[in-house]
Amino acid sequence: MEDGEEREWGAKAWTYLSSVRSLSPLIQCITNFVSMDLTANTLLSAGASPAMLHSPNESPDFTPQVNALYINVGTLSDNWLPAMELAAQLASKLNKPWVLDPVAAGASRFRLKACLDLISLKPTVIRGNASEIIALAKASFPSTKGVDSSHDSTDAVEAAKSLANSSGAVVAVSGAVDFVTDGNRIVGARNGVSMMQKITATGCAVTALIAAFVATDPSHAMEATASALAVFGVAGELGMETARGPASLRTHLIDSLHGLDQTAVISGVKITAI
Ligand SMILES: Nc1ncnc2c1ncn2[C@@H]1O[C@H](COP(=O)(O)OP(=O)(O)OP(=O)(O)O)[C@@H](O)[C@H]1O
Ligand SMILES: Cc1ncsc1CCO
Ligand SMILES: [Mg+2]
Repeated sequence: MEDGEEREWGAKAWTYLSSVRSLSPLIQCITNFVSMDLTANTLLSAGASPAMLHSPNESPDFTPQVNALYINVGTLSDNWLPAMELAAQLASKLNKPWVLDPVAAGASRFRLKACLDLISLKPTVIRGNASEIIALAKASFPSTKGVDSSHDSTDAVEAAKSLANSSGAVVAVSGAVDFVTDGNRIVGARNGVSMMQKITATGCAVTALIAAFVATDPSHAMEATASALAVFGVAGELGMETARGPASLRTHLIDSLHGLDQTAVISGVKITAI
């Protein structure tokens, strides 16, 4: 039974990746300085079209043209926050999917409030690590060590459900198992390798990939989100076969994502309902 369910999800994930490759959705990324390169390369290798445009002077012209918006607060500063809010407001008004990565949400009062204010602008998906999702669900400071998680993803499943219910967003928690919930259903993706935590911004990059998958099918954000997480994990597993450490895994992961074929996706994706 589980095998049949996994293969069904594998076929779904392949359909999403194929759509990203054929439609090449345009993704506006307002993201942190650390992640810009990996994020743009991840989107390109998956077949999407990244654009790192963040000025509030440009968003009124540019956001209406994009297929999805990605906002990441990783290196948040005072003047970037209004730019993020403006782009999120535009996306919401134009009914375009937008995805939030609440990096280090519980590390400062400024950051926590910024994330909660952005969440009030109705993201389609929120993807964080376990500590970030717990911080947001409790709206509590201080609750994280920094950008890395000090919790396992299983610790954050209830927090994810509660955040999904209060925000209306699909919520994803990454970790050894990536959990995705709409507040009602929960699925788990068991792909990836632990070495991915040793490459900075893999979380940021997979959130951008979620935006690309959701862009191809905005009305099924939960399915698109789980598929993006699993596909990125499969690329990590294949990349690890030839990597010698985090630096070469970063390269091999991008190569694997670019080269994924139908067999690798259908047989590699490990998504099941929880
Ligand atoms: N123990 C693990 N085993 C397998 N895959 C993992 C493990 N931990 C994380 N991953 C994968 O690594 C990627 C990044 O997840 P992680 O939870 O480290 O994000 P993050 O903390 O937000 O990262 P960053 O802030 O550096 O971008 C995801 O694709 C996730 O599935
Ligand atoms: C290390 C780091 N610091 C702020 S953002 C970022 C990238 C991983 O989230
Ligand atoms: Mg992160």
